[in-house]
Amino acid sequence: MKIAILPGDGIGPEIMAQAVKVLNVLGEQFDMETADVGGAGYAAHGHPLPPATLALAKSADAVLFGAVGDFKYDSLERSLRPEQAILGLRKELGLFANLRPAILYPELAGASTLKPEVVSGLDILIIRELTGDVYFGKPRGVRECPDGPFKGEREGFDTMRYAEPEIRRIAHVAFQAAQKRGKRVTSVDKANVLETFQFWRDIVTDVHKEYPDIELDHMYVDNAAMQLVRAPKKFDVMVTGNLFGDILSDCAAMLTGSIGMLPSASLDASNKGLYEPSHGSAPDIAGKGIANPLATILSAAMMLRFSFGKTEQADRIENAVKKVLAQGLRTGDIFEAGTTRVGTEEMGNAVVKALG
Ligand SMILES: NC(=O)C1=CN([C@@H]2O[C@H](COP(=O)(O)OP(=O)(O)OC[C@H]3O[C@@H](n4cnc5c(N)ncnc54)[C@H](O)[C@@H]3O)[C@@H](O)[C@H]2O)C=CC1
Ligand SMILES: CC(C)CC(=O)C(=O)O
Ligand SMILES: [Mg+2]
Repeated sequence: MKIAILPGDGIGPEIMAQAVKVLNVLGEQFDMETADVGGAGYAAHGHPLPPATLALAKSADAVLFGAVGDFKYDSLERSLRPEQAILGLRKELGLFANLRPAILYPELAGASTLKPEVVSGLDILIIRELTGDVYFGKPRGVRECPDGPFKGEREGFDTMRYAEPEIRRIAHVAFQAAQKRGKRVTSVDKANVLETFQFWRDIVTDVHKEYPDIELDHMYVDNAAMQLVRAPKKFDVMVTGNLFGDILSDCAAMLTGSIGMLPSASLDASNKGLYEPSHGSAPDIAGKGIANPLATILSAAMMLRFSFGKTEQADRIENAVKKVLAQGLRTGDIFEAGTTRVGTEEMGNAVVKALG
């Protein structure tokens, strides 16, 4: 079980240290190797995704990723910016299916931005297509505006596109995930405006014919954002494109109390995966020792479940997280009156202790 450990930037190394600590006490034989990525990769090797880091990620059975992003590199040309590392890894490893479970732990009902009765028992799965859409479409850039009222002025442009096989495979992932859960899929699109997403809707509808046991509905993304904060428990599995999924999953994170609670798995066709918290490098709190490490620790649990089939160990970690929350331990992002505020390291140590 070779794991590439890529801590990255900002709070990345702080939260990763806690997840590694948890993995180290499980009693399993993990072969963990650490490498620079993102701003750390650029600083040490002149590239956000150094060749040695990419080679390690490819040779490993799974990748555990922290976060990348550092504002001091914002003026670099796009290909050298830290964020290119995670986009590059997703593309190079073929990680097209991003699973982001938004689960509310009962102890955090008060930390959710919604009323307890609206979120209690929340358990939804957002499936975000991860290697297509406007994040990867070409052409893109800045050019002279070819027509319209701003003809001749500069314009920025990107290309939104999805190939049929890309939609088919993510639709299959969603329907198969729903078969193991509540048997409902909501496909989120903007078919009323965008050609790409009318096509998306047509293809998802076609794939659905193979899954008569699953209920499918379609929803425009603006309404989906509203329904997520109005009545989130109406959703079971939500499947959508890269851009909409990025935004909706951050939104769903707050239903669970904090973005620091949302883990993720990014999988290829054979369930080889990269596991990372859904949040970024949080430069505003980096170095302060206050970041919530639970999304990363829960991502490690997803890794054990999906990449290594270690269901019992994954359950052990998830139960340990439940236990520390029941003990009242909270990092600042989920703190409320009557609970005990702890730092990143204390939270990691508490999870280790709670493993039993
Ligand atoms: N997969 C990745 O590596 C991602 C990288 N980014 C990058 O991260 C950098 C910062 O981006 P932002 O838009 O600020 O998003 P962010 O997710 O890093 O932070 C948003 C807010 O949430 C808080 N937060 C995030 N994670 C937290 C945690 N574990 N515990 C407590 N609070 C937490 C931050 O303090 C901040 O106030 C940028 O360079 C961005 O491009 C953003 C998202 C994902
Ligand atoms: C660099 C970004 C595309 C990362 C992000 O926001 C995400 O994966 O949620
Ligand atoms: Mg995001």
